[in-house]
Amino acid sequence: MSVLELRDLRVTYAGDVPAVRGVDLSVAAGEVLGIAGESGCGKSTITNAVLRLLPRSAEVGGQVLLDGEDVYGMSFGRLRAVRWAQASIVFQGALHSLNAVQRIGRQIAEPILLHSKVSRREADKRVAELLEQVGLPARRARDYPHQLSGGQRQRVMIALALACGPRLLIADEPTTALDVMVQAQVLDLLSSLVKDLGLSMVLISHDLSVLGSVCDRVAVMYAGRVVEQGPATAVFDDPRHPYSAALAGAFPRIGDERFRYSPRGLPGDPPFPGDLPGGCPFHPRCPIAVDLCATTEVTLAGVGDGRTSACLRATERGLDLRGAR
Ligand SMILES: Nc1ncnc2c1ncn2[C@@H]1O[C@H](COP(=O)(O)OP(=O)(O)OP(=O)(O)O)[C@@H](O)[C@H]1O
Repeated sequence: MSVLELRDLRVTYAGDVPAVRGVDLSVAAGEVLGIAGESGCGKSTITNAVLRLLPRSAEVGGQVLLDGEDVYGMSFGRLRAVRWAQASIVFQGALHSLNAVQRIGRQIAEPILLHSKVSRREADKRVAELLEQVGLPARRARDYPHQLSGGQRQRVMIALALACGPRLLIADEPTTALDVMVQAQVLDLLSSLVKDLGLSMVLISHDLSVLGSVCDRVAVMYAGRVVEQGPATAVFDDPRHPYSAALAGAFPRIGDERFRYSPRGLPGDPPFPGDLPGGCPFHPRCPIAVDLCATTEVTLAGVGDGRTSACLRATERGLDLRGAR
């Protein structure tokens, strides 16, 4: 059974902003799934939908199953138990997520005291273990968030997410706003924790190369839908959708000859979900679009090797999508 399964997940804000438009995804035990896409494609909406953290203006359709249990069919009591203890989120921007006037040890102890019948002393012991697990000395428990660097604060966020021993971590852009060296350290930490603790993880990033190095599988999203899914390295090295190709090309890798001289961004902006173009929503920005793309709505279809793509041209023989980069 999957640790997390999204079945035809749909989220519409304010009645007419379809931010997520029918997403099917699953995460197996011990698996790391990456979700990639530009700002506005619906990544954070999915994160929040999993633990029912969306604002009231959001209408949710389809199903979210955690260990087979329907999150939207749960009582609030059950939901409270599931959050933290079964699945938890590492949010982006630790500075805003942590309480500035509370010592970090106290902040990490809070969910532990709330979710398990332990004494304050036992909770403090667990806090010390957690801090060490994320590479911080236990004495930092006495610090306030402003006494830590950005990378250290993000480590605290990870410790917080691990506090109640979840099986699934959802890390939403966990390295945004960190410098490149620290980003790599935080990603290494997440990868080793996932391995050592036998967790599953959903890692969300706009940077496909980050996902390629950490994830088992990747789903690339555009305008609220998955447009390509498959093994992470395959999607990055040999994309089967021109959007994945463009996204891979937008983040040059050091030492990669193809990008050394002219790393190209993607021209134009993603469409607003309330005003999507007809046919394939990527066609106005697509370097290989043909007339049919403006009128044909394409759904995900198998393109071999356990991969799916929502591109009319994905299976054309001899079409090298790396040229789309
Ligand atoms: N509360 C809301 N009310 C109305 N529209 C919203 C709301 N939250 C998000 N949206 C819209 O839904 C779309 C998807 O947003 P979402 O934050 O999920 O994207 P994202 O891929 O996570 O982007 P980012 O990386 O910038 O957070 C965007 O067009 C956004 O403007």
